[in-house]
Formats: sequence, structure tokens, C-alpha cells
Amino acid sequence: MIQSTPSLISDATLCFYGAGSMAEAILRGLVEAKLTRPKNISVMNRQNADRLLHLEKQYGIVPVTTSALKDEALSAADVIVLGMKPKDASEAIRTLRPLLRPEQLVISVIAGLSISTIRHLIGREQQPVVRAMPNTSSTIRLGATGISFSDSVTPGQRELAHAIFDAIGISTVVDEPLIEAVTGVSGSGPAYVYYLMEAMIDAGIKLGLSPEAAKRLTVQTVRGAAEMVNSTGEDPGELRRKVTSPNGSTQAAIEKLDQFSFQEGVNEAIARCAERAREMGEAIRKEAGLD
Ligand SMILES: NC(=O)C1=CN([C@@H]2O[C@H](COP(=O)(O)OP(=O)(O)OC[C@H]3O[C@@H](n4cnc5c(N)ncnc54)[C@H](OP(=O)(O)O)[C@@H]3O)[C@@H](O)[C@H]2O)C=CC1
Ligand SMILES: O=C(O)[C@@H]1CCC=N1
Repeated sequence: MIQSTPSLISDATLCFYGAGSMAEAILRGLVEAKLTRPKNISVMNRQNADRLLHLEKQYGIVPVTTSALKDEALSAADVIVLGMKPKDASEAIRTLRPLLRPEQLVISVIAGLSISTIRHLIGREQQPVVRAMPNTSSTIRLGATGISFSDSVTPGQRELAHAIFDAIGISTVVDEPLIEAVTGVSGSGPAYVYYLMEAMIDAGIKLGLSPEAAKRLTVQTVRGAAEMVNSTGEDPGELRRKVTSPNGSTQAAIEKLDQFSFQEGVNEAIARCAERAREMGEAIRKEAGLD
């Protein structure tokens, strides 16, 4: 039996408990970055066997389908990644109670679910838990992840968690109460950017561009703007001012956005997202009888 969690991904066995889009984004990043052998990754879900077979075919991971094999994989793994929806979390995590060893690292990406709730559900106050909030851009190794650690996470396990999320993008450690802010900014963030892109493409089409041209120009504009901020190190505000000639067309556009309270809208949206994540966490606690 393994007594301590390895600090290198290449030596660790990982078990994905929940096999949806976020789990796939993470495991794909790990496999494509060749940080671990696919055979070190086992994946299970509730019922969708076709999904597991698809992941096996695509990435070479080990699908786990029977309940006996599930128990075995969960008990044996060095790291268990919780990747189910918040509504399914309480029941799923409780089933780990009789299976987990005290040194196994639990990594949760579940929105709103606190470290303290996870430990209550597992029934062990000192279980090492990492609470992470990644985003779907992890699929192409451009993810942005906020991470917080329970006090029992060892330095080796911290290193391991960083290695996992750095393999699929960048990671930033935050105090746990700020994970909801991370959810608001970057966890859900890709959706706001896609929403903006949908609106830009739509507007271009309304002005007479073909759908293909509107999409191509929009995609490259967003990609270029993000890369300008990233590679020049200049503030987005400064870069915006460089596009905005006095009394020119951009200024006219920004004034129109301000008439619709653009900044206030984004502010309120991100604050509401963070609040909703907290609500989901509270609902899990309530369902589990913890409040
Ligand atoms: N999508 C995103 O952009 C992000 C999501 N998250 C978080 O990631 C989590 C997963 O989201 P996402 O990947 O989109 O969800 P999906 O709906 O794509 O996947 C959920 C997975 O959980 C499985 N599952 C449900 N109940 C159980 C159970 N009792 N035992 C084992 N597996 C179970 C489902 O299996 P089956 O299909 O068989 O029912 C499915 O494989 C959420 O908690 C979300 O908050 C975090 C950051 C970003
Ligand atoms: O919408 C959600 O609840 C999840 C959390 C972050 C992104 N998607």
C-alpha cells in the first residue's frame, strides 16, 4: 500500500471521480503534455459507460465501470479529483468515507463546495484537500486556475497540485474565501468572452459582413487583444487608449457601451456569479444536513 503521496505527477496515480467536460479538460492537458502515463489515470462516472469508452479511446486512460473496481480505484489512487456537479456532490463524496486513506489527496473543482464541507462529507477533519477553480481553456493548456489548500496538505502535495494545474495553464494560490471571486473572474470567465464574441459576430453580420468573415475577424481580434496584454505587459486600459483616437470611431463605440453601463454590467455579473457559487455551496451543506 502507498504510504505517502508522490510529489511528481509522473509517479502519482490519479482517479477522476466524475468524467464530464472539466475532468476531460484536465486529463487531456496532463496526457497531451506527457506529464503522466495515461495508464496512471483512472476515470469513473455515475452511469455513462459510452463516455468512459470515448475517453479511453481518445486519451488511453483507464475506464472504471463496475462498483467493485470503482472502490478499488478510489482506494488505490494517490490523488482523487472530484468533478461532479454541485447537486451530485454530497451523495458522491459520502461514498468515499469507507474508502479513503488519511494521506490521499482530494482535489475538488466543484463550484461553491468548501474544504470544510468536503472534510465533513468524507468524515475526516484532517484529510488533505485542494480546492481549485479551473476553467475550460485548460483543454488547450491555456487554463487559469485559482487554488487553495487545507492546512493538512503537505509540501509535496502542494507541489503536485501546482504541477497538475500548471500543466494545463497557469495557477494562482488564493485564500479559500476568494475562490468565489476566482469563479466570477476566470472560472466562468470564458463564457463572458464567448458572449461578447457572439454579440460582435452578430453585429458584424447586421452591418453586412458574411457570417464567416464576421467570425474570423472577431476570433482573431479577441486572440490578438489577449496576446497584446500578455506579451507587452501593458495594462488593458493603456492598450485601449492606444486604439481610441480622440473623437474617432472607437471613442464613439466606447461612449455607446458606457451609455449601456458596460462596466457596471460586468461588475454586477461577476459579483452575482461569485454569490451564486456561494449559494450552491450552501445548498450542498443544507442537503448534507450540515447547516
Ligand atoms: N464546466 C466548467 O466550465 C467548469 C466547471 N467546474 C466545476 O466542475 C464540476 C463538473 O462540471 P462539468 O465537468 O461541466 O460537469 P459535467 O456535467 O460535464 O460532468 C459531471 C460528471 O459527474 C459525473 N457524476 C455525477 N454524479 C456522480 C456520482 N455519484 N459518481 C460519479 N460520477 C458522478 C457525471 O456522470 P454521468 O454522466 O454518468 O451522470 C459526469 O461524468 C462542477 O462541479 C463545476 O462546478 C469548475 C470550473 C469550470
Ligand atoms: O457554471 C458553473 O456553475 C461552473 C462553475 C464555473 C464554470 N462553470
